[in-house]
Amino acid sequence: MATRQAFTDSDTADEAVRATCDDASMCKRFATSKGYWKDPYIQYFVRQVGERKAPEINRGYYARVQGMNHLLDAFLRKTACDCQVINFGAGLDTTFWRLKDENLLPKKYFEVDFPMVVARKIHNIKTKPPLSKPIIETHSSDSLLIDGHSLDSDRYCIIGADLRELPSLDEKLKKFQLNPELPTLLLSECVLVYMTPEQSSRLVHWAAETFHTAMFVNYEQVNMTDRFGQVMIENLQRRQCNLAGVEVCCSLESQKERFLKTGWESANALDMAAVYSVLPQDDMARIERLEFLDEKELLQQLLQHYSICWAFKDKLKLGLSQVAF
Ligand SMILES: C[S@@+](CC[C@H](N)C(=O)[O-])C[C@H]1O[C@@H](n2cnc3c(N)ncnc32)[C@H](O)[C@@H]1O
Repeated sequence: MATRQAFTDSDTADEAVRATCDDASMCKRFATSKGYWKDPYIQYFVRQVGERKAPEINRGYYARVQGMNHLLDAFLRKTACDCQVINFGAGLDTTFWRLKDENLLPKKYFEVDFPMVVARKIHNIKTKPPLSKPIIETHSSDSLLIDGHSLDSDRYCIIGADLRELPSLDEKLKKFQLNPELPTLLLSECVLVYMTPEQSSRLVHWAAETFHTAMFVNYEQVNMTDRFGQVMIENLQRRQCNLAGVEVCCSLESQKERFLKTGWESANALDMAAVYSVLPQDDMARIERLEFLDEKELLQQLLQHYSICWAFKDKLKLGLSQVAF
C-alpha cells in the first residue's frame, strides 16, 4: 500500500513538472506574438496565442531567451560549429530550427525530455511540414529513425529519458552517436530546479566526466530565500509542482558551487537584472517601446530572482573563458 502511494505521488509530481513545458512555451508564444523576438516555429507547437501575459513577464522571457541565445551562439562561433549541443529538459523548444535558418547548426543538436513530452513534440514534427522539412533537408539518407519516444537524424536527435536516471541517459545518448571527444554545450533552461540538489549535481558531474571540453549553461531561479521567492514556491506548490532543487537557488554562489564541486574548471553567474542591463541596447530600446510598463519595480524584482550560470572546462584550449556577456 505504502509503495503504491509513493508511486502515485511521484507520478503526480512528474506530471506537474512535465506541464511546466506548456507554461514556458505559451509565454514564449505570447511574447513573440507581441514582437519581442521572432520565432516562426513556435506556432506549430502552441497553436493559440493564448491569454495575455503582463509586460514584465514578456520582458523577463525576452531576457531569458536572448541571454541563453547569446551564450549558445558565442559557443557555436568559438567552435566554428564543430561541436555538439545537448538541451536537457528542452520541452517544446525551437532552437534547432533557428540555428538551421541562421546557418549555425552544430554537428549534432540533441534534446532530452520525459518520454511523454518527447512523444508530443515528435507528433507535432511528423504532422507539420515546416518542422519536418528542415530535419529532412539536413539528413543524408532516406530513412529517418522516428518512433514514439525518439527521433534521430544526422543533425537533430530527440530522446525520451529521465535526467535523474544517468546510466540509461548515457546509454541512449551514446546509442545516438553522442561523441565525447567533440566540444559540447549543455543547456538547461528552468529544468534543474525540478530535481533534488543530489540529482542535478549527479547530472552536472556526469557532464564534467564525459566531456573534456565543454560548457554548461543553466538558467533558473536565484535569491529564493526572500519573501518574493517564498511566494513563487507557494504558487507552484499550489499546482502540485515542487521545486525540489530550490536549495541550490539561494544565491549566485550556490549556483556556481554546484559546478565547482563536480569537476568544472570555472563557473560564472549573473542574475537576470545584470543580464538585462548588458543585452544589446538598440534591441532593448525597441522592446521597451512595445508595451507600456507600469510595474518597473516588479520587473526588477522578477529579474533579480532568475539567473544564468555558465561553467566550462577547456582541455582543447578553445578560449571558452571568453564566452561571456
Ligand atoms: C519549465 S520547462 C522548460 C522547457 C524548456 N527548457 C524551455 O525553457 O522552454 C521544464 C522542462 O524540463 C523537463 N524535465 C524536468 N525534469 C526532468 C527530468 N527529470 N527528466 C526529463 N525532463 C525533465 C520537463 O518535462 C519540461 O519539459
